Amino acid sequence: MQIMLNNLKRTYGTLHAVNGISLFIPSNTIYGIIGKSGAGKSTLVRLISLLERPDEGEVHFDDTRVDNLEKDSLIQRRRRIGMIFQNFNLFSSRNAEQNIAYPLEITGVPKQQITERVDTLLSLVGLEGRGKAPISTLSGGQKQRVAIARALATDPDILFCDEATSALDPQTTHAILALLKEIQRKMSLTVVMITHQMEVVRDACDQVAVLDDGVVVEQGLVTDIFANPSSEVTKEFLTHLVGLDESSLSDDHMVHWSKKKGAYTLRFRGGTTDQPILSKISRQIGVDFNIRAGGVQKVSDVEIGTMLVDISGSDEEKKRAIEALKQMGVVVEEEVAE
Ligand SMILES: Nc1ncnc2c1ncn2[C@@H]1O[C@H](COP(=O)(O)OP(=O)(O)OP(=O)(O)O)[C@@H](O)[C@H]1O
Repeated sequence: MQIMLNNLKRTYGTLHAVNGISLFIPSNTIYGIIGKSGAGKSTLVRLISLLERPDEGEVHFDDTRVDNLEKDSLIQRRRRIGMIFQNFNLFSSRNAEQNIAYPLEITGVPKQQITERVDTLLSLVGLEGRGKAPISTLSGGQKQRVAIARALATDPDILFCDEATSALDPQTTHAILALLKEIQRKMSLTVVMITHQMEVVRDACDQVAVLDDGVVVEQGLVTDIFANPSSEVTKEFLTHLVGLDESSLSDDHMVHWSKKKGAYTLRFRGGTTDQPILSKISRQIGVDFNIRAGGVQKVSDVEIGTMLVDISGSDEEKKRAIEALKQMGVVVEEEVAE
C-alpha cells in the first residue's frame, strides 16, 4: 500500500503543527519520519492514520483518497491500519493472548478462528507459550511484541510505529527493530516509523523524511542522507548519532584522538571508505591532515565513514584539497566559526 500526502495542513489555534507536508511513501518499505520534540510528528501520524482530519490537503492510499471518507468506510479503512506506541497501550486486565485477540473480538471473528490466529501471531513475534502471561509479568520488549502481534491481528497493510522503541534499552531496541524488519518483509507491509532517534532510522528504515516546525526539511534514501545531509536539523541529528560533540567522547562509532572537533567534517561513502584518499591528496597538494576523530558505521549495508580533521597549508592549498576530496566523492562540511 503506497501513501501519498498532498500539502497536508493542521493548525491548533495559531500554531501550524503540520504546515503543508507533501510526501510519497512507497509500498512495501520502512519509511522513517524523524524530528525533534514539537516538530509535528505525532500530528502528522494522526492525519495519515485517519485519526484526525487535516484542515487542508489530501491523504491517498494507493489510488483512493482517504482523508474525506464517510464514517463507515473510515472505520473499515482504519481497521487495516496497525499502530504501536512507546508505552505499548496494552490492557493490563487482559493477558497476552487476550490483548492480541481484542481487535478480532470486536470485529466479530469466530472464537475458533481467533484462537488459531492468536497462536500464529504469538509465534510470529517470538512469544510461543507465553499467551497466558499477565501483562505485568512481561518485560518491555515482550510487551512491545504483544503490541505488535495485536496490531497485526486484523492483517493490516500499513503499520505505524510511534516512538515504538523509545522506552527500550539498546539491545531490546535492536531486537524489536529486527523483528519489525522481518515482519515487514514477510507481510509486505508499509511501515511508517516515527522517531526522534537517528539510530532507529539508520538501523531500520529505507527512506526518511526529516521534519522541523511542521514542514519536511529533507527527505530521501537513508544512505544518501547519512552520506550527504543538507539541512541543519539533519546534521544536528547525525552529530549526536556519531558523537561528534565533546560530551560523548566514548561514543562507539567514533574514536577521538583529541578533544578538539576539527575544522572539517568529512563523510565517505561505500567504496571511498577503504581508499587512502587523504594520503593521496596530502602528497599531491602538499597539505597535512590532522585527524581528530573518525569512525565507520553501517547504514543499510553501506559503510559511511566520518572523520573530523584539520587541514594545514595555505588558503589556496586548502581550497584545492577540499576540491580534490569532493571530486573523489567525499562530502566536506566546514565548521562555521562562531
Ligand atoms: N491537540 C492539540 N492541541 C493543541 N496543540 C497541539 C495539539 N497537538 C499538538 N499540538 C502542538 O503542535 C505542535 C506539534 O506537536 P506534535 O505532538 O505533533 O509534535 P511531535 O514532533 O510529535 O513532538 P513529540 O516528539 O514531543 O511528541 C506542538 O507545538 C504541540 O504543542
